[in-house]
Amino acid sequence: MTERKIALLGAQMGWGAQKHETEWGSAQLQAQKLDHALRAQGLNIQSFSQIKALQPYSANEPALEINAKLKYIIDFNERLAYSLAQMMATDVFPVVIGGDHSIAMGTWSGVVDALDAYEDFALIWVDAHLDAHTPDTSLSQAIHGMPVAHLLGFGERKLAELLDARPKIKPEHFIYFGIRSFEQAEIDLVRSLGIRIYDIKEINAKGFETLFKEVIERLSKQVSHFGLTIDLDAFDPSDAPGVGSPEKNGLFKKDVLPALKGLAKNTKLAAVEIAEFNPTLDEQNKTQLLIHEILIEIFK
Ligand SMILES: NC(=[NH2+])NCCC[C@H](N)C(=O)O
Ligand SMILES: [Mn+2]
Repeated sequence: MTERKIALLGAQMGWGAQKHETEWGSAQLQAQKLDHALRAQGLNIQSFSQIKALQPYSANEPALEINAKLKYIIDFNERLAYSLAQMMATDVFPVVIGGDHSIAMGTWSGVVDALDAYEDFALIWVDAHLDAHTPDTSLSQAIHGMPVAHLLGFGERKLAELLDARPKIKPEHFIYFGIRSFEQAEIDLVRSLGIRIYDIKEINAKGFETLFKEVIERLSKQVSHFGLTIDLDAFDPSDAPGVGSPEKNGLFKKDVLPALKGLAKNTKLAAVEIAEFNPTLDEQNKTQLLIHEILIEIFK
């Protein structure tokens, strides 16, 4: 068990997803006492707080225009980034639970800025999707399909320049796991930057745990801090049905959980994020249970 003091932060954002109910994911986890359950298993959970959107989602109201969503997402990510920076200054380990994956811009901007690790931070991105669109290339205009491009410094300036005008992560410090769905413009950007992708095919051939451990070992030599963000849709829908953009042939928790075991003992791990839980789509609480299991493995 790690000694780390953990702060859970619910990021109640759904405007970035096509199904906005991801906004309700972290509130559901708090209502079901995720913090108590983790504490009962020995984790040192200090707090469970929530950040809310300026305007909450309501199914009864008309759909928002992209510019209105953008406004709420920019505001949210600015506050999220500040919260992360503040948490890190008080020496707690942040675990951000979404919320759609647009929250990654605020989370990792806050972490990189707090550590002043601009050239020196690696991010492991576990996802079915590349999330590397900009507003100019996205067909769906869903902003949760865009956080990677913005963390690398592309796209809408207010999102790319959260807390600081510099790009937050260098392409050589960015690693994908689990990818199996993308559009041409995003793969073109990712390839042009030389970003390493461990897609589902390579993972199935070599094993998630082997590849993941190799990556952690390599990154630990290259940078002084790294982060882990898990989009739950990286998992096979049979393990994580409660997501808004499911993709077949995903990762299985029986392969991923062992690889995460004890990860928080690595002192270079700066924060963890778990995104895209949509409680209205969960079946038999499988996705909720998976979130619990992921955190237990990482911190035990
Ligand atoms: N975080 C996510 N679930 N992203 C899904 C993105 C799907 C698709 N590539 C899009 O941009 O619309
Ligand atoms: Mn994602």
